Amino acid sequence: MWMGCAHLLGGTARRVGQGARDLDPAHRRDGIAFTLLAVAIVVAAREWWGLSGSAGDAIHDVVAGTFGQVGVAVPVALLATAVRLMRHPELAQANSRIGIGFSAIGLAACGGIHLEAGLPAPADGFGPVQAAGGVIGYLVATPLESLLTAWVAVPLLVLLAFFGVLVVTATPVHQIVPRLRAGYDRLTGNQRVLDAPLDPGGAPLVIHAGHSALPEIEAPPKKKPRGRLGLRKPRAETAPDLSDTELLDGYEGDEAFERAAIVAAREEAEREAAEAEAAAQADATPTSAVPAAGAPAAAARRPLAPPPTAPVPRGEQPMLEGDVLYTLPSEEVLAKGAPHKVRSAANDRVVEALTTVLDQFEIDAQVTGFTRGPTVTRYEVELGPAVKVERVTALSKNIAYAVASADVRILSPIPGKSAIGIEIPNTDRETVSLGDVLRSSAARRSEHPMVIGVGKDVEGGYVVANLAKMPHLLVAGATGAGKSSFVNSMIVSVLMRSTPDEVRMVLVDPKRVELTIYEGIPHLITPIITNPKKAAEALEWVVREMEARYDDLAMFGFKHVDDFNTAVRAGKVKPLPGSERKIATYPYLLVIVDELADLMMVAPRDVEASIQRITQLARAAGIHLVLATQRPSVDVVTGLIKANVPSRLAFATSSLTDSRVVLDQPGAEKLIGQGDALFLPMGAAKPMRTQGAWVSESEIHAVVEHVKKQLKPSYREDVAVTVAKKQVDEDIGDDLDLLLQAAELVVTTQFGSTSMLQRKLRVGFAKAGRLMDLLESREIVGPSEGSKAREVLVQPDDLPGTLAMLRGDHSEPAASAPDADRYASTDGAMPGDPPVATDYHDDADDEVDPGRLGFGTR
Ligand SMILES: Nc1ncnc2c1ncn2[C@@H]1O[C@H](COP(=O)(O)OP(=O)(O)OP(=O)(O)O)[C@@H](O)[C@H]1O
Repeated sequence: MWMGCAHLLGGTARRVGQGARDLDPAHRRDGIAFTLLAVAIVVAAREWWGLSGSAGDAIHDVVAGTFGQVGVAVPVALLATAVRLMRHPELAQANSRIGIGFSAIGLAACGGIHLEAGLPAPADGFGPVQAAGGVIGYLVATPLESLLTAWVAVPLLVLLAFFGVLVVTATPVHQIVPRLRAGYDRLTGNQRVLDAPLDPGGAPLVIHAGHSALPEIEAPPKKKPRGRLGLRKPRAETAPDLSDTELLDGYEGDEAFERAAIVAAREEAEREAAEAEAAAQADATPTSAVPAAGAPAAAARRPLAPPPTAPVPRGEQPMLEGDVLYTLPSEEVLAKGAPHKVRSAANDRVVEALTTVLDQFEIDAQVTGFTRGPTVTRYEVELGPAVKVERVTALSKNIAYAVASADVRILSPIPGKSAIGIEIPNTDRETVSLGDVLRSSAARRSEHPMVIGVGKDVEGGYVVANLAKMPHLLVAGATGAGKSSFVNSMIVSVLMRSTPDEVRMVLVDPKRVELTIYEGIPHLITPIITNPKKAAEALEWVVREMEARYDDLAMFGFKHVDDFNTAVRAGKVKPLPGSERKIATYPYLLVIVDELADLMMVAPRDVEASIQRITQLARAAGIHLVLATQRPSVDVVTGLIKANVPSRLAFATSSLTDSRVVLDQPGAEKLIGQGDALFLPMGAAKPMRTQGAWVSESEIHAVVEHVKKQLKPSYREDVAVTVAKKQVDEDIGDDLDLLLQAAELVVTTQFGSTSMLQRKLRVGFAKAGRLMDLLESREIVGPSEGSKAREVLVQPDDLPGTLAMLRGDHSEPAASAPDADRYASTDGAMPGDPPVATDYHDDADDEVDPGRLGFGTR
């Protein structure tokens, strides 16, 4: 009977335990908080009010026996911990920091009281110990006193308590005075210390916020005119900071070392900033810029551009005026993932299965090791002498059978190794948390605001990418493969690392569901665009913005916005004589199209033309495109788009053909979905298998809330404005698309032949003749010269203007081609510029242009 009862009890307990494990983590945390609350009530009842039920003595023995007189404070500590857990469950690291701080204070208090009470020992009876510092007090104070005497023990305990206070308040020693001063200022209302939270992970940034019709991003001037709202810039040292203790908190080993390096680098930067400020004050040049307080060794803090002096004549430099302290979201907002496993029982089983297959087929090869990624593990097989690689690769179906998985991918060889790689999905796959990727050393190594967390590779290493270096990215994959999750990770990465004065975004979301969560973030330059027609227009706006930036850069003699921004921050860019213009830095512009197919359906030619124009030139202007699509077919991802978007990220595709469209090679059709991807950044020879980072909806909410509550977006009104109505001439009618292709063909090849049009455009003789007549009537080609090709009257440089004219686009034609050429061909900073695509290439070129220089092609 006893055994039966025990089984029943054990079974029930296990089921409850299992149920608790399945509980939502939020409920589990609340459960802990309520338990603490209950214990607080029980302890307070006995220790404060002497209400002793039958358990009263036992409770007193435990509490007072452990903490002595300090036991009176135990209910308060329990209550505070419970409240904190309920209010800030996500700040696990800060919570443990506070716990450590209070422990130090508690140890010091118990020790001090015990010392003061004459060090009663438990051997002399438990009563005096309970009335002093309890067992803890005894354990702390007695050895200290006997080894060092009370004269030394007391200062040591005071020091320990003081350290505890600093840890609890996340105050590094060098911040004590500034923090006290800030507190005093706040109490006396001396200064507007802005409502940015003293978030442990958040780092401060000073931004001038305000509402100018032509917004522009600004840096804190060191000799600044008063802000428009008459608010003062908070003094550098009063700004709450990502404290160094926070930075080092909870990290060990390499990570702690790296973080310590960040702290050291930050101190260095702060010193430099102070010196620069002193020097600048000496020469009192109002326009030269000084980085904001403690400018940024740490990724979180950013220098801003120089002071406003006059209204802005151009619209493309968003400015946030007035004094606002902008903090980046705390790193702790993004949860920690489960620790990475390097080996599991599932891996061992696969090794066994692979060895058995090799043995059964009598192949002299060994499984020599494996590297486990979050989704797949790559098993390495080394061949014996004179064994053909094909013998193993031919076994892919048997291997798939043996490991019971259809998604086996074989790499021969693994790049850089004399071994065959067999990638097999893990039956116990892990989720990669975006927080972990962004906290990794790979992400911290760069402060670039466009660095995003991509995920983890097959070896478990973190993968990050700089969108500015892509410079444009195509993301494709079948529905449910993880594309939208990637887009979320990308946007959240940008929000975590950059301020609205560093990166602005245009979000195009024709599906209307994926990106609505970001509506209203200050990084947006226009409300989220959901109408495909409007989206096509927005792309045209991006083209105009790019051209305006180009003109501006050219006017000031810079080839890249980065150079321009650096010069602006250094105060080296002065308005031209007579100009009232305020010079400010240009933010990067990130244009994300969540479903390219929807845009290509409404205005294929226009969208393609805009994308082509943007992708060819936008890199130097700091404009970067991310195009995502569920349908990577050739009518959506056209040759022209592909040729100009050099970086690719393929999630699982439904067919090999789709994989070829995205990556120019097979592989994506073998991916297993849910964020499993092949990443082919520009210049890489082979795609890298990556498990995409995951960010949960509640994390996105937290980040979005954090950025939204600090600043309102200041939208550029001209983005939404419909561009001048186009009027296609009547005689062109429905043939506009063909005519544009014909014009492009004839002008790029400089060969005015009707039969070529017939051939290349696959149209009949009559249609080709009509197109040629239309070209003649627009003075693109000369009159017919019998059997000879017609003379072409437009030079390739003038093609964009000519196409715009045919389209009836009466807005300014594209930046003059010579300008464009100058940037495309002479900018040393753009060595990897993608080839300018021409789908049409005629043999006639060979005669005109015999010299060729071929770079790597795919
Ligand atoms: N990186 C990831 N880690 C873990 N799970 C993921 C990841 N990416 C996607 N998933 C899982 O796959 C599901 C579908 O992902 P997602 O919505 O991103 O697909 P999608 O390709 O955007 O699909 P659609 O095109 O229909 O929007 C998610 O709900 C999630 O459960």
